[in-house]
Amino acid sequence: MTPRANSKWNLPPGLKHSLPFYANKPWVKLGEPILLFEHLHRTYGPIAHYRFMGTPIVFLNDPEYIREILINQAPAFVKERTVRRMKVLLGEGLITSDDPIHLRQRRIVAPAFHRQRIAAYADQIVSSAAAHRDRWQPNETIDISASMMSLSLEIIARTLFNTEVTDDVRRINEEVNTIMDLYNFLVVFPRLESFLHLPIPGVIKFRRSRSRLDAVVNRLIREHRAAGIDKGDLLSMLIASRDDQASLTETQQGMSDEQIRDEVLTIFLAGYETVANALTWTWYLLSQNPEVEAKLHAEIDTVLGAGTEARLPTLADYPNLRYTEQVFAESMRLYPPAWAMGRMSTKPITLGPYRIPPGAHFFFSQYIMHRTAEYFPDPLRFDPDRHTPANKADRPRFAYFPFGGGGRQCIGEGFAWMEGVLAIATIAQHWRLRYADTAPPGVQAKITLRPDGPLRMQILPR
Ligand code: HEM
Repeated sequence: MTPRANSKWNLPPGLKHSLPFYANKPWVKLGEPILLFEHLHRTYGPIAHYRFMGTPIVFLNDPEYIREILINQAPAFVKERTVRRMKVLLGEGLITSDDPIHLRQRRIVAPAFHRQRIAAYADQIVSSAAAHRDRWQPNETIDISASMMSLSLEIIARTLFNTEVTDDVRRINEEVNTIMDLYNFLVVFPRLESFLHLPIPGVIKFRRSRSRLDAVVNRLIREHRAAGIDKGDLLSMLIASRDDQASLTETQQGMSDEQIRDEVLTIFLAGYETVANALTWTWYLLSQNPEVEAKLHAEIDTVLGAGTEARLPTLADYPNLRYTEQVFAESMRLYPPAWAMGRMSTKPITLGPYRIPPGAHFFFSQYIMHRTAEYFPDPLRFDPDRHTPANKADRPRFAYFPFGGGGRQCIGEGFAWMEGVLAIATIAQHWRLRYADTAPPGVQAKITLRPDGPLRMQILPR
């Protein structure tokens, strides 16, 4: 459906013409959507709109409007088009599916992410982080972004499949990366599914990559099923999980292999690069803020002991690493790995005085909200004390939302906090990292917010 403006609708202020009309403006650049969102926010305030190919697109930077979309009026929305098109890779997994499929899947998958279950992964996180840090040499310069990717790949391999980074995991990683690189090309097809059999070079590459990926993941699922035991990993949990709210007439309510495949790939994609980027930006920000770094070291030394007395963190230390958690939170404020989210309306939507038609797209950006001075005074200052319980209570819920919110809130949030805090503590216990270049790193807003090239840091002993 292509909604048209008429008297029934009252769209927020915004661009008079369709977006391509502004193609030569400095705030319209292919691959740099943050520039456009910043322009809309600066020019029109907390709610603005523009049109692209006839579709109204609303950009919001107001915590109450975001609450309307993610919670109060959530049933009137589905995921926006570019996420829906990821179904070609992720099928009906948690990120891409809509209700009622999503609701059922969420119920089935949730136990795998319960607090007690993920607590079991603490030791694996620490031992992976310790192995990484122990490979570093004093004074060497490394690309911290590559190193954090390797660390979180190892952690997801161990927690999802109970395996080291084997050739299988490397293959999954390579094929997912190939497909994500093709993604910008693939999303331009309006009905992508009907093009997938055509002999177009990018599409052929996609098809080959996807079938190699499926072969590895399906084999891992078969092997896990055949073993018939709970290996303690997420995949075992997904295989064993049942929908306890299903009626007895429905089939035995576990997931089919296809559904498990979709969830495995979804968790792999959602849970690895996000954490790696959050950690990468944390090291950069610490290197720029020595007084925060000193406070972090003081907490780590108090909790884990210093010098020859120092020991590795365990799950029991996690609740005592409060400042470390605030550092991680503040890093995700300035560099939120999920930098924007979107929804599409399936019904007419009322937001304040505005009335917006079905089929409109709605975007909001953690990157922009988290840098809004109204909620974060002196927004570019790196200040972990913004995340003390008292300071958090002073802000609206959706002024800070690195993990989204409502029924689609990140299911891996608890996992991500634990991974971030324990990895920071393990590494900062030994090393101080110094930024090795002078120009600040550029930012690339892809699916996650990454540095736009290698981020070189020098490793100094503490
Ligand atoms: C710092 C790390 C992470 C960040 C910033 C992050 C962010 C997010 C956000 C913003 C969403 C909501 C998207 C939306 O509503 O459109 C989401 C959903 C999701 N995340 Fe995360 N995530 C992180 C780590 C993880 C981890 C470690 C896992 C799993 C191991 C994970 C699995 C998922 C899944 C499965 C969903 C879809 C949930 C649903 O719709 O029911 N994420 N994440």
